[in-house]
Amino acid sequence: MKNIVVSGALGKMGQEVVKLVDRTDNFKLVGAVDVAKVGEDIKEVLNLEQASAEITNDLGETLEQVEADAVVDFTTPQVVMGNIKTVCEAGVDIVVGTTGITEADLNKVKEFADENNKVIIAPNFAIGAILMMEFSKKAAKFLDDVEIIEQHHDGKLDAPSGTAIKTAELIQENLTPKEDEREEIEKLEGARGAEQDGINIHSVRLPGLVAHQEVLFGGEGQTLKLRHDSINRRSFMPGVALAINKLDEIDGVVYGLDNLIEL
Ligand SMILES: NC(=O)c1ccc[n+]([C@@H]2O[C@H](COP(=O)([O-])OP(=O)(O)OC[C@H]3O[C@@H](n4cnc5c(N)ncnc54)[C@H](O)[C@@H]3O)[C@@H](O)[C@H]2O)c1
Ligand SMILES: O=C(O)C1=N[C@H](C(=O)O)CCC1
Repeated sequence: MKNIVVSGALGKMGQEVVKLVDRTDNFKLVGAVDVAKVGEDIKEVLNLEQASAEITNDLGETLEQVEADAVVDFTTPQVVMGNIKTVCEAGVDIVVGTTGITEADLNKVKEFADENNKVIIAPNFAIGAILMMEFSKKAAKFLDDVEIIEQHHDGKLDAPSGTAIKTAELIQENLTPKEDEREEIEKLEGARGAEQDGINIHSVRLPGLVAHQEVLFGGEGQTLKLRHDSINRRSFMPGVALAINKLDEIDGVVYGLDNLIEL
């Protein structure tokens, strides 16, 4: 049995994780942390089958009061680093889905996580998205021109998405760098998007969207489009469950679900 605390329990993702824990036999909810509805029972708030826990607003204090094996964090880019530190100091494992974690942040986590801490950080838990990233990495061996277009709901705080950044990092491993001698004129700043590892990323935010990404390769007389769509947030739950179950098998900090499955 894994005793789990959900951090950001009332958010769009947090609610799905609480429901996942509620319906999974070897998971037990022992804490629900958020900044709203403090003192209320998450069972009543989310109309759960079995799981019950008082909503609290201090992750550190909660970990002192309950016997937790793992924390699952889906909060905000502003608070996630503090949460990872708190959880590591409490000697509890953590699965992090919150995005906005930079390479510098990742290095900081590796510094403060000691040999007993187990940390899984994944910018995307949808298995289809992991495959889209892996296929993109493969395609980059053969096609050197590529741009990323990511589309998310209008509530998303960070841009570009964590998935787009991770995709660019993976593609870059196989890409043959090209000299671009053109002097491009950007008449409107940002028209060509942001750049990560020399790859342009375009971010779209609209109501009606959930999480979508296209990786567009171009070659002489041809294009290749690799697209993934999450049309609801349940799409992420098998990946979250997999990560929680894999905590026992890893050492230290793992970045990306691709490192937990055989591709
Ligand atoms: N890795 C993935 O597969 C994946 C999938 C979807 C979303 N995300 C990321 O997860 C994060 C959350 O997304 P969301 O759509 O659920 O956002 P959301 O805004 O719906 O939820 C965030 C929740 O965190 C709570 N919160 C804020 N500060 C807090 C604190 N100090 N302690 C505890 N809770 C706090 C908020 O009250 C809110 O309920 C974002 O960074 C998003 O990019 C990742
Ligand atoms: O809803 C979000 O926010 C999502 N963020 C992830 C990202 O930044 O890559 C991907 C899944 C949805």
